[in-house]
Amino acid sequence: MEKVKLAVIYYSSTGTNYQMAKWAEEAAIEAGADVKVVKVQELAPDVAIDSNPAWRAHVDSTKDIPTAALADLDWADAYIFSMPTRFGNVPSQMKQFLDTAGGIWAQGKLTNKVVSAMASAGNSHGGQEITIKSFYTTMMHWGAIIVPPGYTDPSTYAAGGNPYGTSVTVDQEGKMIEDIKEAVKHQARRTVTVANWIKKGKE
Ligand SMILES: Cc1cc2nc3c(=O)[nH]c(=O)nc-3n(C[C@H](O)[C@H](O)[C@H](O)COP(=O)(O)O)c2cc1C
Repeated sequence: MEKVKLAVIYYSSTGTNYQMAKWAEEAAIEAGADVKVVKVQELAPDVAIDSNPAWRAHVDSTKDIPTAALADLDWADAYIFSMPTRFGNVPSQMKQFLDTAGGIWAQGKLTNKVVSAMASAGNSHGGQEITIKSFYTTMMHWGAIIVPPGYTDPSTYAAGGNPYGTSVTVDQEGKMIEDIKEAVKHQARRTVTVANWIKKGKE
């Protein structure tokens, strides 16, 4: 059977979700997937980016990461999305990308994709869970097969116990507070495993 194709699609201003995307990539490759990591288009004006040196530094250091395109959604069997919360919700950059997908959605090209999502926030109860759940609403409209981590592995507990998707709290210095690396990797492996089952079942 052909390898599962996984697109890891993220938005990050200051690097947290980029790191989560890279851990997911590492685990998915180990699990045998063909993986692409892509970032959604930055929409904020330079004046906003320049107001935060960490944001500017991250934008500059990731300029060579390809920008997510609709072709990536079509190409992949499975997606892992990673995003920071914005006022308790999906960031506009990610939402804008989703909202460009109406055409391929109407053609049925987004049906039965295997999807899992991750998030970060600045406060321990700042909106991680609701951001992931809001994100999953769009995935239900796409007819996706949502694969949450649940409590399928002990790493979820060390990561703060979010069963909807791995999430993390970031302190004032931008450092991750919970130990989430293993939870991200478990979530990625689980996504690839379920995508393999679906792919085999379709053959
Ligand atoms: C406009 C804006 C809104 C934010 N809203 C929230 C929020 O509602 N709750 C929260 O805990 N953190 C909030 N944050 C903090 C971000 O979620 C945090 O900086 C982010 O998760 C770090 O991820 P990144 O390094 O990938 O950008 C907000 C940050 C910005 C810039």
